[in-house]
Amino acid sequence: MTDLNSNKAAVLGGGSFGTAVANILAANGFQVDLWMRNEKTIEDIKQERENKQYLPGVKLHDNIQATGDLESAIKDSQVLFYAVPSKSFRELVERTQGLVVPEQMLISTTKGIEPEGFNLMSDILKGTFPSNPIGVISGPNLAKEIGQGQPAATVIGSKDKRVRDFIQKSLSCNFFRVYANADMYGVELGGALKNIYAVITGMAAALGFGENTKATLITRSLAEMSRFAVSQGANPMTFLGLAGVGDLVATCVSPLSRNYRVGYAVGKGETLEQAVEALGEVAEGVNTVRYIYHEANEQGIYMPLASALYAVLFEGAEVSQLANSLMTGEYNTDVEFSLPRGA
Ligand SMILES: NC(=O)C1=CN([C@@H]2O[C@H](COP(=O)(O)OP(=O)(O)OC[C@H]3O[C@@H](n4cnc5c(N)ncnc54)[C@H](O)[C@@H]3O)[C@@H](O)[C@H]2O)C=CC1
Ligand SMILES: O=C(CO)COP(=O)(O)O
Repeated sequence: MTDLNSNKAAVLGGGSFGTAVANILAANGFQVDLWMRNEKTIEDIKQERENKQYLPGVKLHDNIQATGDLESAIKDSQVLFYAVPSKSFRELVERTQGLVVPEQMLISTTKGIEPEGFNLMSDILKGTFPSNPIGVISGPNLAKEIGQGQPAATVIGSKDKRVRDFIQKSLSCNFFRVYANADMYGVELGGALKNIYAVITGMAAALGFGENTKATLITRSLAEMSRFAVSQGANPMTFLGLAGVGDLVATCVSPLSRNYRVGYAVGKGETLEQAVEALGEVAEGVNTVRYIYHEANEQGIYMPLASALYAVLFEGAEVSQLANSLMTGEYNTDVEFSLPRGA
């Protein structure tokens, strides 16, 4: 028998963000099963009460149990957070099939896209669990800062008010605030797309550009990502919020961002392979730009920055060409939702 009144929650994925989310839930009174596949990390967490590999220096709350038992982690949990990189997301969702019951809330924390079929993570959840309440969280949420208890906020994107209310209650605390949005797709696309532009701003920093350049890049990035998202059915207003501007700014200015770091390293002359290898964690933007580039070309969506990044990462173009793409594109309007392009 399943008992969903038990104040139990599961976080599936023991990386930096999953661990940070688990710590908040635990401090808010949930018994949290933090599921991960690596037995050694599980043992280390049990003994040291710290995820030394992914979130070093952050003491884990006593209410967290690290486990490799997926079935027991899911059983009786009111809510499941799927917190693995996008390339592993479907595999994990499929492993949870047969263990999840229809009342359990399923939340993605993942900021990426699945190439085949161009699915977002919520599409994968919906396709696999059509009866479950589903949501995504996204926002300026650098895991290390959250682990340290620095004030920050996120967005719960869900069409289901029960999910929005539940997550606002469960994840809010004195340093973390949760805002609600019903435009789940927009919230999710904001999180996935901004990674592309964090790679670009990392490159711009490596090239030594100043604040005017960075501000121009970030603002035109917002124009480009919202143009793409709106073409997919998202609400442009979502991009004014934390999952749009908020996350874009945090990721594009912070050396804590893995995407920014990859861009910086390539800007300093490393190959993409060297930069990714040295990182040792996921930088979703590297794959996201690949998928977006092809999708935008197919659909005829104008994305000069993403196209320039694609050329640098995969076609051998010089990093300096990024500046060209910013300066030599077609004449455009500033805010196209106020004055349409070409008007
Ligand atoms: N780290 C951050 O600051 C934030 C990350 N995110 C997003 O959360 C997602 C996860 O990122 P992080 O936790 O940062 O990643 P990470 O690189 O820190 O860790 C990834 C974790 O997933 C596990 N994993 C990978 N494939 C797996 C599989 N097939 N089965 C089980 N576990 C698997 C790894 O063992 C590792 O524990 C990404 O999409 C990222 O964009 C979202 C907000 C903030
Ligand atoms: O999404 C993030 C912050 O909101 C984390 O960014 P990175 O994946 O680039 O580290």
